[in-house]
Amino acid sequence: MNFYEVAILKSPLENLTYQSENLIEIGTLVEVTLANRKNSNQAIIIKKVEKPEFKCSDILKITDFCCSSFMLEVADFISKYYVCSMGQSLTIFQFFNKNIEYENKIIEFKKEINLSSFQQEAKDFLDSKKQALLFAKTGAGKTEIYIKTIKEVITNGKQAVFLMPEISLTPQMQKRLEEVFGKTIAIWHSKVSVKKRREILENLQNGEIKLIAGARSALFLPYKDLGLIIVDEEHDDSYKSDSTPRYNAKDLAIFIAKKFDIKLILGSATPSINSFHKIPYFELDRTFYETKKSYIFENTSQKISQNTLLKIENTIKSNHQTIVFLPTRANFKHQICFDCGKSVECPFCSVSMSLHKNDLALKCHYCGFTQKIPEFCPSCKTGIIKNHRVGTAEIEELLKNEFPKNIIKRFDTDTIKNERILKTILDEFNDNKIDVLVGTQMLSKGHDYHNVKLAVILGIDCLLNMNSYKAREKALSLLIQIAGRSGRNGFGEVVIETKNEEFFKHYLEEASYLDFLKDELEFRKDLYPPFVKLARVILSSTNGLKVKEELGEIVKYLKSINEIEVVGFGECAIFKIANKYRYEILIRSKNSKELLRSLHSIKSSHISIDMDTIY
Ligand SMILES: Nc1ncnc2c1ncn2[C@@H]1O[C@H](COP(=O)(O)OP(=O)(O)OP(=O)(O)O)[C@@H](O)[C@H]1O
Ligand SMILES: [Zn+2]
Repeated sequence: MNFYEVAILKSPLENLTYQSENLIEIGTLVEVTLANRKNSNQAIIIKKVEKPEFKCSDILKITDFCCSSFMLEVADFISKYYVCSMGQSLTIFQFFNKNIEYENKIIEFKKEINLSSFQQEAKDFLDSKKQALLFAKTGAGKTEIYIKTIKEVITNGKQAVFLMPEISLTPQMQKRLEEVFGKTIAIWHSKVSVKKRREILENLQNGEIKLIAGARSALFLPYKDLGLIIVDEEHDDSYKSDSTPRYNAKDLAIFIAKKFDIKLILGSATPSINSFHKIPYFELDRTFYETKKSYIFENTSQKISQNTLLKIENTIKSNHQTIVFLPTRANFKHQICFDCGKSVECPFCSVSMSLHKNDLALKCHYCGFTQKIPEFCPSCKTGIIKNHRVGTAEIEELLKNEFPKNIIKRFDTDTIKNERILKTILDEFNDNKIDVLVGTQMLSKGHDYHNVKLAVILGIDCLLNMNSYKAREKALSLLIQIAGRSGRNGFGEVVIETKNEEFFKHYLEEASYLDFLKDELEFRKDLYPPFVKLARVILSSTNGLKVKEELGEIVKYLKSINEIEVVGFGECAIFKIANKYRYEILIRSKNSKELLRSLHSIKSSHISIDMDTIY
């Protein structure tokens, strides 16, 4: 008899030991049943072990699927760093089918890429480094540089993966990639049908597909010989998973690239502070086409100012297109002063506080400090602090009333329900059949439409005033990304409705994003990432009293550990979800080993860990 330690997929359980008459290869996908359960579970063979003291159950079935040693190593890292079971981390992978043979086919490319001398200079830098950051202005032509690099990697017989943060980007990118790579490229994300996925997995394994472009899950496919990972718009928070394991695909890409000696390119016009801090960068500060951009600041208390409406009207008259941006429907409300646009800051953490559930108190979710909503704004002493939120639907309606003869459409997660709708609306926009597109974050990144001459940015103050140490980074980078959609070829205008003109104007016109990154690094020293590690422990249970008690115990335990600091704890911003009461503890440490050790030592079935939390 042989004995194996197996990881149960989708389960938080530690690895368990099972037996089998057969010799089974490490990494093989098998089926087992858990004690007292009827249905079988999928599991992965982790290692062969000695006969244990206790009695083992049989492995029921040995399948033709398996994971590679590469996958096992990455999964092991995920379970240690993001604090979850091996079964949970293996669940994010698509496994190899042992019956499919890989054949290295010669690929013919359909199109030549000619880089400008500036782009070539950037590429030379990327070529000289195994891992590098392409810090390239919007419209600089990152995509062409990526494509040229991918071609070389594929020519050398290897595969490449190209990660994008937003599936709304995929149709246009798919077109651009297919022009060069034909049928050897496939798109991978959650909205791709099951049937299509099966086909892609098969063709990836038999060598027909050389390039996968898609969302973060594309990192976990059965690559035979990965030679290049590209993470486009690397600053984007959607690379962080919001369910267990709460990995960040960008950080994992860095880990994988270093560990397995794979080429990595991170790209962004607004790189994250973290990547900027740790990866060598090249700044490409020139757009491919001649462009000129002007910024107009509007300080208004209306939903949209008269001047802005006039700008839109003029843009329509000149046969050009407008995009109007609003931040995603926030999941907590923002409190700002209606006169000066400032929010109420926590006296201890220099971040804005958010509204607490009973609507009367403001709370800092870093340290838990709570206060009544002040009657007058603490900054200007006269303004009133109010809830501020307008949605895309409201603005769409307002614009339809204002411009009844023109075509106004909405572009957010409510309207873009599937890939077909996504494609239709982007095609219409590309064919000039839409005059104004009103959207959320989905609209901000990567889209390349040359007829857009006006970008209108509303509600950016909500982001700037978010209860997060990343608020400034998020607001400024988003603004630059949206501004980057206007005037990609020729002249473009950007209207920013804000009460914080000084901040935005400084970094847009007088200084640069590079200056911002340097300033921000200074601000974060000793307090926030990348100088400390920040983790969130989330407790949730239907038994509210019990989980609150547990919270107290865990906080006490964590506070007793020397090298870590409990920054704050309390109810989550959204306290109750699906009948579960939720609490969180925020901890930080300069010593990541110690932080991880303490996180692993908390034993509770109610917790999930959010390492490197983005909140
Ligand atoms: N070498 C090139 N040859 C032909 N066209 C190019 C070249 N480089 C860039 N372009 C064109 O310039 C425009 C901008 O390029 P691209 O979309 O790659 O910019 P980007 O750097 O990805 O911008 P963003 O950060 O805004 O997404 C596109 O229309 C692209 O086709
Ligand atoms: Zn605080």
